[in-house]
Amino acid sequence: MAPRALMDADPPALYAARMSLEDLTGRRYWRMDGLGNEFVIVDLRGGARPMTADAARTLGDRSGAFGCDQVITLEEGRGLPRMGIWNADGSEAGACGNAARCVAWLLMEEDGEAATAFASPSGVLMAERLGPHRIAVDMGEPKLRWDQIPLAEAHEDTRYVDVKLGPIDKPVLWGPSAVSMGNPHCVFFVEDVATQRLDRFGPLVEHHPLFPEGVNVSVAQVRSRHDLRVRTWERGVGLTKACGTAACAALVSASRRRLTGRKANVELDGGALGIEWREEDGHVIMAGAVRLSGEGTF
Ligand SMILES: N[C@H](CCC[C@H](N)C(=O)O)C(=O)O
Repeated sequence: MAPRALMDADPPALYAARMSLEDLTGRRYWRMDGLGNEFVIVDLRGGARPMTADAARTLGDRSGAFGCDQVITLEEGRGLPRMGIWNADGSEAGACGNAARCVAWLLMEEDGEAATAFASPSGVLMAERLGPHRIAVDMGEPKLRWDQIPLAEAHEDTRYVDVKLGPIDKPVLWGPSAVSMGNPHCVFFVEDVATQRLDRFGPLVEHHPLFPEGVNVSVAQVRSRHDLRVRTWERGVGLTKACGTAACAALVSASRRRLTGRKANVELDGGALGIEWREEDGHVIMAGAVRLSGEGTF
């Protein structure tokens, strides 16, 4: 439809102007992962139509030609490149730690710099290169108030929120911590993550009424004051091999409960991240690997 005609069109025709997969023809993409958390990164810089939930769902579909945990878009922002985050179910997310490292790596590969900055739904992220495939990203400050996570009702102490799993009179898990890293997280502290049926209770908590925007659900095992083991059921995806913002949320939650210090190695199914909740500015710094497994043009 010619632009002029589009301008005169009524609203439905304007909606039709949004992204469809055909619009991706000729666009560059990269297949990357952060510790097995898999992404398709689509280059929409240079005047492409914005991504849509349908296009993201199709691209993310594991039965299709691509298949990934999140579709990540690289767009032109105001002065900085901008990263968009779409879960495999087509829902948009406010933060994605593993993908932030991958986007930072791509931008630094492009301009040959050892540091970069880019916009994301939760603000501007600064990143630096620690090695050929190792990146550190400043994920900003965690949000700790109940209305920032958000929770559906007031909780003065978000270190322990009112979620119980199992029989009413004998819950098996209860009182997770809640944190936002730009996306909502709840973290249950357990003796052994390997014995937890996260595949069973993850979706129950993800859609629990206490979390009006849904929530990413993690179990965390404190192995020492500077060593955590974390597994995550991701909102909009399900079990993933790694979740960067969950690693941040788990360290912040463990530190708030005095179970660890402010810096720890966080081991996920797909590998380990170094997480520090910096004393001087309250920012969370996440360091870890990135991997490029393919690239091409749609
Ligand atoms: N599923 C998350 C987004 C991706 C987070 C994860 N892949 C990461 O590395 O932080 C959400 O809906 O908030």
